[in-house]
Amino acid sequence: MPTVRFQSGEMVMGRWPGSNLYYEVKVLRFSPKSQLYTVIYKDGTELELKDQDIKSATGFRTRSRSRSRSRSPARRRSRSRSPARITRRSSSRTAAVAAAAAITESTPNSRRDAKLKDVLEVRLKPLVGGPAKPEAKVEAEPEMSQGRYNLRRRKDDGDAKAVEVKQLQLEEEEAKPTTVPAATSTTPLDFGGRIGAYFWLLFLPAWVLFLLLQVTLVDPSLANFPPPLPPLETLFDGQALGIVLLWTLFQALLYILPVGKLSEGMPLRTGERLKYRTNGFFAIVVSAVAVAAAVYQGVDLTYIHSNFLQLAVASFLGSFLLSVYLYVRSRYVPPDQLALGGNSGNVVYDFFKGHELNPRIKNFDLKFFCEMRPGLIGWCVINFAMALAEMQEQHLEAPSHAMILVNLFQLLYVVDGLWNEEAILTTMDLMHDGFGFMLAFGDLVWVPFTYSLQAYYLVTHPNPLGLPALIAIVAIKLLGFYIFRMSNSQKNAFRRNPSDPKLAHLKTIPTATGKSLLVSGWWGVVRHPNYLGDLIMALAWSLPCGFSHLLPWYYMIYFIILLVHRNSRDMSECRRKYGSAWDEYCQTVRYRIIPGIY
Ligand SMILES: NC(=O)C1=CN([C@@H]2O[C@H](COP(=O)(O)OP(=O)(O)OC[C@H]3O[C@@H](n4cnc5c(N)ncnc54)[C@H](OP(=O)(O)O)[C@@H]3O)[C@@H](O)[C@H]2O)C=CC1
Ligand SMILES: CC(C)=CCC[C@@H](C)[C@H]1CC=C2C3=C(CC[C@@]21C)[C@@]1(C)CC[C@H](O)C(C)(C)[C@@H]1CC3
Repeated sequence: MPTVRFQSGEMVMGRWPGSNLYYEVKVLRFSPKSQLYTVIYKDGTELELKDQDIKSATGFRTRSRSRSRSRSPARRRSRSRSPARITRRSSSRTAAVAAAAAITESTPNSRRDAKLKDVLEVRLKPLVGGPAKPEAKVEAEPEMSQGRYNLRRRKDDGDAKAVEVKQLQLEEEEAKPTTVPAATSTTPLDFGGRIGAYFWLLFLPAWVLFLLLQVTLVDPSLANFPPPLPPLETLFDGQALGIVLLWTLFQALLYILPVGKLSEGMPLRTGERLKYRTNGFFAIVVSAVAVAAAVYQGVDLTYIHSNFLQLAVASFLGSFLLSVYLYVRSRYVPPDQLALGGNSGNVVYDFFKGHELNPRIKNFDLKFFCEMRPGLIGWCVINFAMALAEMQEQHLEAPSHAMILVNLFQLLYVVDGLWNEEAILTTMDLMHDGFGFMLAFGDLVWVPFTYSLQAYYLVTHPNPLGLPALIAIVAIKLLGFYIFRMSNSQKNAFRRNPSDPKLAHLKTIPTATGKSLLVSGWWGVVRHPNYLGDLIMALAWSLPCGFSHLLPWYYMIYFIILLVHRNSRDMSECRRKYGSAWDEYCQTVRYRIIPGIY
């Protein structure tokens, strides 16, 4: 068993991929399974390095400024090439090799050629769910190992953050194992940190309760705070709990049926790719048939409307128990199966944020299942039940136009998500986030019971729509859907096969992780075109409910907050992963979600 020479938090010298240059890096962690150290460079790039590519800082001697200046390779700036230059995509060369080569091309002459020329093996694997890259074997050009080196990009590369790198000389002495600093979490905490986690844990369920109590009122308003609380014992109902359990089991059964494609997820830190049964479309079709058969058999679906609160409470209990299970099991899994966040050491924060990346019971992926099945399909069933309840309440022979629009729009959203289920495997939740209370509650309670509020609202708040309004709302929905689908599919196709001939016209930025960033097409318009499309669709979901109350606009308001926060979370994550390449992308694509505005 090899010894772990370097500890988390230790400052060491890490070899830059494809060169003999050593830079000061901080050790983030060591994976016993892959035997790789995750280190962070000063420009924010994180890489996994082998033990032999790391030297103890004591193995280096810093040359004095006066001695090294005259020979400083940093002065030969015309030669240095940023790994983050925008390129047209080349199918023959991997981005990883291109990025590495870009750096090694910088210094063709060296006095120590013979001594230092070697074959360098560096695993250019993304830290969090990047594409599978075989070990990139880069023949390193001889490199100056003394003098002043700089990873600063050329002037023409814009004003991204410059990175000063120490002038260093490698001493041919064996690095000694160093003392062990306490292993601490290096990932910044989201959601207001530990205090924030307490707050969200209490606030989110309370907010759902607030919304569900409001929507039953004739005049729902924020001014009705606190809303009239029903007696606590009426909130829990055994039958509602049974229905929620049966529904979840039914969806689980459909999920495990050997029907549909087995799709591969993005590569994990270990290089492994998990398989997912992507039969979501099949699941919603069977569910629709089952619900239709139940209605035909006389099952009264308006039960959902009249017992909405009880069903939500039952789902909350389920999501809470699931989160407890997830937290407990996350304490026993190997470190390389954990997400980067959620390891604060604080029980409440870790419980809330989630720690294990892909909790599975055999092949049953809990995160994927919860995100795509019971809540999402349940949301459509709830909407349908609201349409029936509206007909009953308002003595209609058919649902109102507004109700039909809300039902169809949201059904299209869900069906599209399930039809393109594979695309979820390249989203933030699946690739980066641990599975804990936030997602479990979000998937099983928040989505079905708050995303259906527009339909619920329309049951008792009719809003007749004229033809022009109908046409305008449909046009808005279609525009949003087009942007949403096209941009999500473009990114998904690119992440799955960067050499896809259909994407050959797009410009990309290579990054040191081996992945590239799209910088033209949809992803060249704004940094999150998919969020823009989603927001336009959200507008179309609220418009049918009119402007009499704020409640049906709640989704739109919440969604703006969610996506702005998600965008900033994603930006810091990408900055961490891609370093200066990300800055380059942000320089080129200036707006985050709305072109020219934000
Ligand atoms: N209805 C709802 O409640 C919600 C809906 N959504 C929707 O879900 C979808 C997925 O959203 P989400 O997971 O947040 O984010 P994205 O699908 O946008 O994924 C972000 C990731 O995409 C990759 N990426 C970013 N920029 C580029 C680029 N220029 N070129 C190539 N890859 C890039 C990065 O991952 P990497 O480089 O590692 O591949 C980044 O981490 C969206 O359409 C969103 O609107 C999201 C949240 C809630
Ligand atoms: C306030 C709170 C508890 C937030 C948790 C966030 C979750 C509700 C959302 C995080 C990402 C989501 C996605 C969808 C639903 C909402 C959650 C779970 C999604 C499945 C909806 C359907 C889309 O087509 C989608 C597949 C793109 C989407 C993926 C992200």
